[in-house]
Amino acid sequence: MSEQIYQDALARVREIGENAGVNAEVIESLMHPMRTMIASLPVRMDDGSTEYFTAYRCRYNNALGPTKGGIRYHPEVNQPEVQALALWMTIKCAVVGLPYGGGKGGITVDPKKLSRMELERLSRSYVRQMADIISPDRDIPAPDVYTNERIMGWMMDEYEHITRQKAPGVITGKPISLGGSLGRDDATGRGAYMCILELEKKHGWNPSDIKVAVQGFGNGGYHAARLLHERGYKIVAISDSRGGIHSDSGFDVPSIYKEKQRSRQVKAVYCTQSVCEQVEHNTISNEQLLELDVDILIPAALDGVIGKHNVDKIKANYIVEVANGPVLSDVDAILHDKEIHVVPDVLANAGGVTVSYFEWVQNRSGYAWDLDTVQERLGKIMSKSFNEVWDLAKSENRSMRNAAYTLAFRRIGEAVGAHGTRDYFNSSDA
Ligand SMILES: NC(=O)C1=CN([C@@H]2O[C@H](COP(=O)(O)OP(=O)(O)OC[C@H]3O[C@@H](n4cnc5c(N)ncnc54)[C@H](O)[C@@H]3O)[C@@H](O)[C@H]2O)C=CC1
Ligand SMILES: O=C(O)CCC(=O)C(=O)O
Repeated sequence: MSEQIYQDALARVREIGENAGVNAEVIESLMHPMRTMIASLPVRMDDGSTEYFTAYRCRYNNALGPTKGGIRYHPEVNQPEVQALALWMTIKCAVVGLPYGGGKGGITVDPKKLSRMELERLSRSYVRQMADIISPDRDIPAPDVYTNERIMGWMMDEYEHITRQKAPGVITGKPISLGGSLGRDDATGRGAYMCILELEKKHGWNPSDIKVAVQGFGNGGYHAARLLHERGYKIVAISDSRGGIHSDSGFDVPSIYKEKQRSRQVKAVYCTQSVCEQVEHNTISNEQLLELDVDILIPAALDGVIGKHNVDKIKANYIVEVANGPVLSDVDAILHDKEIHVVPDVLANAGGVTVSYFEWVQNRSGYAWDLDTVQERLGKIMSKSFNEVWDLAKSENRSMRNAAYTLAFRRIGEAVGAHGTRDYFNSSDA
C-alpha cells in the first residue's frame, strides 16, 4: 500500500499541476524528494538485548523555507509512505502560507509493544541518527501518528545534549514546560473544526441537523469530534484501530473519551453502563463507518482508506480529511462528479502545523503567547486559507483539492523563481 500511496501522490501532483498554469520544471521538482535519510536505530531493550529499528527522515522540498513535518511511529512505516507524507507537507505549508517546505519522518515500530524506557531510548536514538539534518533553521520535526509531546520533549533534550546549546525551535509539539505552545495539543482538530464552521456559514447549517462520523479517535479525530459536539453537531459514529460504535441519536463525546481512556479502546465502550444508559448503539467496523449515511465523514486515522474498492458506497456529502491521504487520487474525479465534496488534508488538517509554526516563532523570539492569541491567529489563517481555496474552486469549477494544490503550486513556483531557478535546482540543501 505505501509504495502505491507515494505513486498516487505523485500522480495527483502531475495531473493537477499540468493544468494549473505553473512552470513544468516546478512540477517536475515536486516529483523528486530532495533527500531521504534512512538509518538503523540500535535500541537496548529492557531485557538487555539489542533490537534494530529502521528509521526515516525525508526533506522533500525547501523552496519556501526550512522543511517541517511530523514523525510517525507505526509498524507499517516505510520510505515511500514517508515521502508521500513529506510531499503533502510541502503542499500544505504552501496552502496556508507558512514559510516552510515539507518534510516527514518515521520509525517502523509498534510503539504499543515497547516499555516507556524503550520508547525513550528509541526516540533519543532517532535524534542521534538524524542530528545532521534536523535543526531550527533546516528541518523541524513534530508529532504524528503514535508520537506525542512527551516524545518531542525527549527528542529536543537529546538534540540539546548533542549540540550543547538550548534549541527549543528544533522541534514543535513539545511540552509547555520545555517551550511548547499553548493550543498545539488540539490545533489539528481545531483547524478542521474551523473549516467546518466556514462550511456552516456557507450552507446556513443548523449543527444539530448535521450527522458526523469520525474514523480515528486520537489527537486529530478526538479534538475535532469534541469541538463539533460542543457546538451541537451530532457525532453518530466514532472508531479507533480496533473498531467503532454507531448511534443515530449521536454520542456524548466527553464520556466516550473517558471510557476510551479507561479501556484503551472505543469498541469497549459498547454497552458500558454509562454510555448505554445515554443512548442505544451498536458496534461497527472501520469499513462500515466510512459507508454510513452522514453529512460529514471525517477520516482521521490512516491513508488510503477511500478508493475504488469503496467509493460507490460512500454516502457522506462532505469528507473532511483530518488524516493525511485518506482518499486515493483515482477517485478524486468520481467524488467530484457525485458531488461529494472533499475538504482536502492539505487544508483541513493544517491547523497542527500552523500552531507548530507559532510555537517555533515563540521559541525564536523568546516570548510566549497566551491561548487566546494562538487561537485567534489560527482562526485568521484557517478562515483566509479556506476561503481562498473555496473561491478558486467555485470560480473555476474545480474540486477543493484541485484548488488547494493549484494555489500551493503557484506559491512554490514563485519562490523557486525568486531563488534563481538554476541555483535552486542545483543546490538546495539549506
Ligand atoms: N497530530 C497532528 O498534529 C497531525 C496529524 N495528522 C494526521 O492525522 C491522522 C491521525 O493522527 P493523530 O491523530 O495525530 O494520531 P494519534 O496517534 O493521536 O491517533 C491515531 C488514531 O487512529 C486510530 N487508528 C490507528 N489505526 C487505525 C485504523 N487502521 N483504523 C481506524 N483507526 C485507526 C488510533 O487508534 C488512534 O485513535 C494521521 O493521518 C496524521 O498524519 C495531520 C496533521 C497533524
Ligand atoms: O506540526 C507539524 O509541524 C507537522 C504536523 C504534521 O506532521 C502534519 O501536518 O501532517
